[in-house]
Amino acid sequence: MTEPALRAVGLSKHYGRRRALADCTLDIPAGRVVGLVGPNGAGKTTLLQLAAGMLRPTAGTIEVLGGRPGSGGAQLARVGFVAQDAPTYAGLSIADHLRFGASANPRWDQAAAEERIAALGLDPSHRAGKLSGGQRAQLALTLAIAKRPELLILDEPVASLDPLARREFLKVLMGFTAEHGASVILSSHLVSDLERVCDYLVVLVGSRVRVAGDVDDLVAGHFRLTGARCDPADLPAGVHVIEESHTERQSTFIVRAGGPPDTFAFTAEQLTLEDLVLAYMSQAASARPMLEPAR
Ligand SMILES: Nc1ncnc2c1ncn2[C@@H]1O[C@H](COP(=O)(O)OP(=O)(O)OP(=O)(O)O)[C@@H](O)[C@H]1O
Repeated sequence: MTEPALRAVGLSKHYGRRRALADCTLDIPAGRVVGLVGPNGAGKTTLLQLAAGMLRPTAGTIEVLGGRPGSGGAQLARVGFVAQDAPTYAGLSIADHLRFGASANPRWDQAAAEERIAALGLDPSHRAGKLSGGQRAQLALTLAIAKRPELLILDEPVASLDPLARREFLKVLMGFTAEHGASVILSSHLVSDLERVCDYLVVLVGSRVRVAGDVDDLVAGHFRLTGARCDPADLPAGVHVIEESHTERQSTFIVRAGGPPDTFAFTAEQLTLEDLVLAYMSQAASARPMLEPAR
């Protein structure tokens, strides 16, 4: 049986008295492109750094590809991580970075790395400290992909890329997963990008996982119900309200349900992924009780 890409049970992380992640339970299957989304300060970087073995949990457990994050060379070789600020060595050239990557990684793909640097129009003799922020991000992403990891963890990888570079990079990422059967977990605020490349989504708000699951299942299981003004208690059984809004005469509910709610009192529409994410974010803002993560 394939190990999950990431399994967390009751995972929490505190920085001193500040809670960054609370009681997070997740089971992310391998071979997927997973989008991690949530507002600023939600805990995304904390979760990704725990998965990369750069932080230790305060409570609970986390496993990545069946192993403890950061536990030895073999585990580290299986996981590629690009931090939010795309760290590189300012004094070293691009070619030096590639040489270093080759010496440190058993499955290093030098040809793919050189090809990508050329495709980006970067001069290998150029020092990393002289690159723009976006070029530095491209270098860090190239190094992570050339490592040929089984799981690639990317913290806001496209934030500093221009729209064309972003599209090109997401294409490279999809090619990488299709070709090597690798898993990818990436965080982003750009839900439209995630919608294009991700087949699994985790929404993290206020340190907690609000919802997680297959993108297709999530989209198929959420609806916007519109009808005459009423109370959530008037909705059919089996419907969980995520968000509600009311005018004098009309009520609109974003709900989670097993299928289109069986009622003549409302019109039901399916949501886009972006609507769904925004609904969970506003649910958290209004402190509605949390749903169990979808399986
Ligand atoms: N080193 C640290 N020391 C203290 N608090 C921290 C530290 N790193 C993060 N935090 C706090 O933990 C919480 C979660 O931060 P985190 O960086 O994981 O969020 P995020 O979802 O990645 O945010 P963003 O989208 O802004 O990057 C925030 O309240 C943040 O202030």
